[in-house]
Amino acid sequence: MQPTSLAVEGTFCDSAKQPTEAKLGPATTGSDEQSVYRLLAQQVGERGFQNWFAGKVRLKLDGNLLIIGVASPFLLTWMQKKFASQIYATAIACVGPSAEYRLEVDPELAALTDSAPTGEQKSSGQKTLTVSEEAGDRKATAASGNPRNSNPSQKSATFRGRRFADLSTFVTGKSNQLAYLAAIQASEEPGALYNPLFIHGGVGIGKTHLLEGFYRKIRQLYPALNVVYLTAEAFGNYFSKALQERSLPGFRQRFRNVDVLIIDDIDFFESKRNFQEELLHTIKHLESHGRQLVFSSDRHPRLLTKMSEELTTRFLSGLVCRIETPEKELRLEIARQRALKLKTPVTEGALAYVARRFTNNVRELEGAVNCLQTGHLMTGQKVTTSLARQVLADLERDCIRIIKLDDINQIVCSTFGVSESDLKSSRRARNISQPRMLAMFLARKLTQAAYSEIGDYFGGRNHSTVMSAEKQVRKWLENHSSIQVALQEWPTEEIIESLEQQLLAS
Ligand SMILES: Nc1ncnc2c1ncn2[C@@H]1O[C@H](COP(=O)(O)OP(=O)(O)OP(=O)(O)O)[C@@H](O)[C@H]1O
Repeated sequence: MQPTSLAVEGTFCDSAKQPTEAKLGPATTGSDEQSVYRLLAQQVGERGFQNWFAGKVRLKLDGNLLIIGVASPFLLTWMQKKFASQIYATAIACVGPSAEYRLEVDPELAALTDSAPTGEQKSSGQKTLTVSEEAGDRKATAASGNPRNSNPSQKSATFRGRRFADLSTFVTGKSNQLAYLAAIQASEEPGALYNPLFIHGGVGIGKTHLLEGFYRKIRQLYPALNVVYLTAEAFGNYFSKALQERSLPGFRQRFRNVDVLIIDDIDFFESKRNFQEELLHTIKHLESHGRQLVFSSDRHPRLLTKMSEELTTRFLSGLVCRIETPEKELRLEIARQRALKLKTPVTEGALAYVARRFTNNVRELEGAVNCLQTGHLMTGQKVTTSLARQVLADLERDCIRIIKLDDINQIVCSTFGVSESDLKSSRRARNISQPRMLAMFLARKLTQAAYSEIGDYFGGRNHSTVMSAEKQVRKWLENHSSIQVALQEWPTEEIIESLEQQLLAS
C-alpha cells in the first residue's frame, strides 16, 4: 500500500501527537496533575472530592487514558458506580473527545492502606516503603506512611505518553491463535489480505491488546503510512463535535484520508443510526481506495442486531475472527508472564491457583496477579498458594457477578430483537418461544431463582414450563442444534456463550 498524499497529521492516539482538542497533553509536571485534580473536584463537588479523592487516589494520564488508582477492589467497584460519569467528563475535559478512563487497584496505595501506621509507628518511621514499578523505570518512595494525610501531588504519580500494547507481549493459545495470526498477516500486507479484519470476543479477553499491537506493528513496518487507532466512542465524539461546530468537512478529511483505520469496540454504535451512517460512508470511501480496516466488537457482526444491514455485510466481507475465553494453559502462562513483569516472587502452585479461580477473562486474571504483588509487598514473602488464597479472597468475591432476571430478560430481548412484552406473552411462534426458553435456561444456570419464580417472571408460567424449557435447551446443546437470530441460524452453544459474556460484562 502506498502512503496517501493527503495524509493528515498522524494518529489521534500517537503518543507523539495529541488530538488538537486536547487541553492537556501527556504532561509530565506536577502542575498538570494539579489541573486534573481541579477538574475532578469541579465534576464531583468539593465534598465528594475531599471524601473520596483527595489524598486517596493516584492519577496517571497515559496519552488519552486517564487512570485512577485506588486502594482496594471494593473502592474500585464503588467509585465506578458512584463517579463513572464525572470521571469520564474529567477525562474529556483533560484530553478531548477521544478520552478514556480506567479505575484500577494501585498496589502501592493498597499496601500503604493495609499497613497504615499507628501514631507510634509514624514517629518511628517504621512503615517507610519502597516500591519499584513493573517497567523498572520508576521508583516511588512513600515515606509518610498513610496516603490519607498526604498531598497526592507530592507523591510520585507519573504522567507519561500512552504506551500501546505490543504484539510481542500477547500470549497465544488455542483460544486466540487465529485472531493473532490474522493480525500479524494483515499488518504485513495492509489492505491486501483480510479487509476488513473483524475481531470479536467477550470482555477483557485481549481485543484491545491485539488492535494496539497491530497498530504498533504496522507503524514499525510502514512508518510512512497514516494509521489511525481509536475507539468507536471517540469516533462518535469527534463526529458529534464536528456536527456541533459545523466542521464536518474537516472531520471527513481526517478520517477519509487515512491508510489504516482501526476502530475498537464497534458495538458501541448499535442503535446509533447517525454514527453508523457516517461510519458506513467512511468505510465505503476507504475500501474503494484499498485502505486497511480493522474493527473489534464484543459480538459477531451478525449478533449486532441493532447495526444496519449494510454495515453488517461490510464487516462480514473480510475476515471475522473470534477470541474465545482463555483456556487453562493460556491463563497459567499469562499469569506467569504478568508475575514476571511485576517481579513478583510466586510459587507455581499459587499461579495455578490463580489460573484455576479466575476463568472469565484476562483482565480479572491480571487483577489477581496484581493482588499477589500487593501480598508480597505487605509480607515480604514469596507468594505461596495459601498466601494467594488469603490475598485473593476479597477479589474473588468482587468478581462474582450478581445476575438478575431483569438482566437476562434485557439481554435476550436485545440480542434476538424481541420486545419484553412478546417474551413474556403467550405467543408460541418460534422466534419468540426459542429466546424465551433460552432466557429460562440462563435464569436457572446463572441465578439462584427457583423454577416457580422464573416461571412467574416470564409471563406467569408454572414451574413445569421452566423445567421443560431447561430440558429442551439441553437437548439443543447435545444435538448441536441451531437457533435463528437476525435471519441466520446459529449453533446453540455459540448463542449461549455470547449471551453469558454479555451478562458478565453488563
Ligand atoms: N493474550 C494475552 N496476552 C497478554 N495479555 C493479555 C492477553 N489478552 C489480554 N491481555 C491483557 O488483559 C487486559 C485486558 O485486555 P483488553 O483490554 O485487550 O481486553 P478487551 O477484550 O479489549 O476488553 P473490553 O471488551 O473490555 O474492551 C489487558 O491488560 C491486556 O494486555
